[in-house]
Amino acid sequence: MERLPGGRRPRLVSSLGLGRRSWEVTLDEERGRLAWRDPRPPRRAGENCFVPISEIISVEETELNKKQRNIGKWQKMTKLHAFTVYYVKKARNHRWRCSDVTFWCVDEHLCNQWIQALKELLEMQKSRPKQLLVYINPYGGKRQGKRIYEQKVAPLFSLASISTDVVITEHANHAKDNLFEVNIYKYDGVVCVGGDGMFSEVMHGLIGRIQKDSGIDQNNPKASLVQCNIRIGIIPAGSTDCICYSTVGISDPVTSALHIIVGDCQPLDVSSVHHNNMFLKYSVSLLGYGFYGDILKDSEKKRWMGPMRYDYSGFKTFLSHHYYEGTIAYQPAKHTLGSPRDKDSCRTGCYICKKSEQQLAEQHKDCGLKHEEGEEEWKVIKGKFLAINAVNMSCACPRSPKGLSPAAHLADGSADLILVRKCSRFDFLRYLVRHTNQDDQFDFPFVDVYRVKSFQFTSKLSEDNESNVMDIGKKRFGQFCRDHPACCCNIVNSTWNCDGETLDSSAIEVRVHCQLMKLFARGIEENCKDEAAYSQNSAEQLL
Ligand SMILES: CCCCCCCCCCCCC/C=C/[C@@H](O)[C@H](CO)NC(=O)CCCCCCCCCCCCCCC
Ligand SMILES: Nc1ncnc2c1ncn2[C@@H]1O[C@H](COP(=O)(O)OP(=O)(O)OP(=O)(O)O)[C@@H](O)[C@H]1O
Ligand SMILES: [Ca+2]
Repeated sequence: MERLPGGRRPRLVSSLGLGRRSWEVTLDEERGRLAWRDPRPPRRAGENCFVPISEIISVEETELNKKQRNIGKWQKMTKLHAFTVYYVKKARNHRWRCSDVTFWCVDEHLCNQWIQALKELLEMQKSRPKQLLVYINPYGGKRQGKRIYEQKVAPLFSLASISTDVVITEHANHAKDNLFEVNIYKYDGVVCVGGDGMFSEVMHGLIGRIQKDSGIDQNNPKASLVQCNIRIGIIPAGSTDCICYSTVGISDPVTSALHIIVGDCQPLDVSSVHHNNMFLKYSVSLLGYGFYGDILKDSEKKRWMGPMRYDYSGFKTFLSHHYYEGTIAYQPAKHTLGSPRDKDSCRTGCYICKKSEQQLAEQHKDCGLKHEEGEEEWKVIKGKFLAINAVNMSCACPRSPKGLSPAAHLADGSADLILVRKCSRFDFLRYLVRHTNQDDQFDFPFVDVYRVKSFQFTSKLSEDNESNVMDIGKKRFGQFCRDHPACCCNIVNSTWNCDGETLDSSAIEVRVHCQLMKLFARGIEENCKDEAAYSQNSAEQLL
């Protein structure tokens, strides 16, 4: 299509067959959509349908089959030419499906003109990936990764003309190590088929590789890390799939594949975790000490149980009711407009994330002139905690649809630090139940929440060890409190759960890096059924 005078984008309007009827079909570049309507008056509701061009998957010339050829008088008179448009159809609960519509006409030239125009527009969608590197963990979740990819995802990638290099992992860290060896720069993205652990591997491989290639030392906790612009796509096939659920709104392989195909982009905050100037791990979802750390540690021995291991270990850990003593120091996230007690959540195109990014960029510019980040105020809290949870995102997942911090933002450069102090088993259960319902999880006297940009934790045990006060009683009585053998106070440390992986140190230093990486996702869309989806559904009812 050629440009119109005045720089206006052109429209292609034709009368094309759809089913047994003739429709007015418009390719409107100005409004970025393909629309079709029944031109016969009086108009019945739902007869205007459109698909945003950004949500068209592909277009193909089509041979009308026998069933489709039953389109009235035309079939007897002449040869028909047809093309099929494959597009994203939005269903309930953020689920996406691939739908299609076939238009026909008698004029071969007109049919080709339409195919050509649509293909040109798809070619102009520059954010769409053409070449992807795919890692499949065949043992994640219910061990369905390979089947899910082959049956549900690969056919969609091939429909969208995406070429792939597929690696089926043979051992843990295979994907991570591989990302340090391959030419990552020839790919438009990396896809991981598996759970949060698999995502974590790919993220470590990509971020680590970029820092290495840029000469950044990951062991320096104050280093300004280089942003990773190679997007990661997650095809959920794990046990929790929290990162996928929190960034797409559903854990569904087809939906995720379609977000990859249309080239969505969602920036994501990443926390770096250090111990004594030594890099340990990155985290994007939950960094949990106490309850979630203990569940993870126990559940690792029960991997053979599959996703059920978390319920088993969760129940056991709940009954053990251990709490841990320690000190937390944190720097409040003053740059962001939001608060963890907000009623509104992070949604597609989030204003708070955009504003926070700008604020941080300005602060960094001024940094040299004013004060270093490290000099900003630190707040210190000492106490006995059942759980310390730091989340970079809501951590919503099928078990907890609102997540551990429903108002946390995906890309605001902050994490929500949730401190659950020692309380009764009954109160802790009330808190856990609120992970699963609409009630306010922070509305308890024993729960505090802060929005932070960095924090440090030291357990009482390591503080004591550091000050060289060796309590022989602790050794003799093993893991139980010497003074109160039945009090659930645990003298050994808990373990940090870092996105589903255990950390070896309990004393850690954490810093949030605003939008360090990007996903093939768009955040969670507002729940209203939008116009496009409505029209598409009604179009299908008419056919
Ligand atoms: C009474 C019902 C309470 C139900 C509470 C359900 C809470 C579910 C919260 C899930 C939060 C997930 C946060 C994401 C963490 C991921 O980075 C990580 C890697 O995949 N997953 C886990 O660590 C895996 C963590 C899995 C945690 C499962 C916890 C299950 C707890 C069960 C407690 C039972 C108490 C029953 C008392 C009668
Ligand atoms: N071929 C393999 N054999 C054994 N382990 C693997 C293999 N490939 C990857 N892994 C490891 O398996 C771990 C768990 O995988 P994954 O995250 O896919 O599933 P999951 O643990 O069931 O799900 P979730 O992390 O959502 O709870 C990852 O940390 C990854 O390092
Ligand atoms: Ca965040």
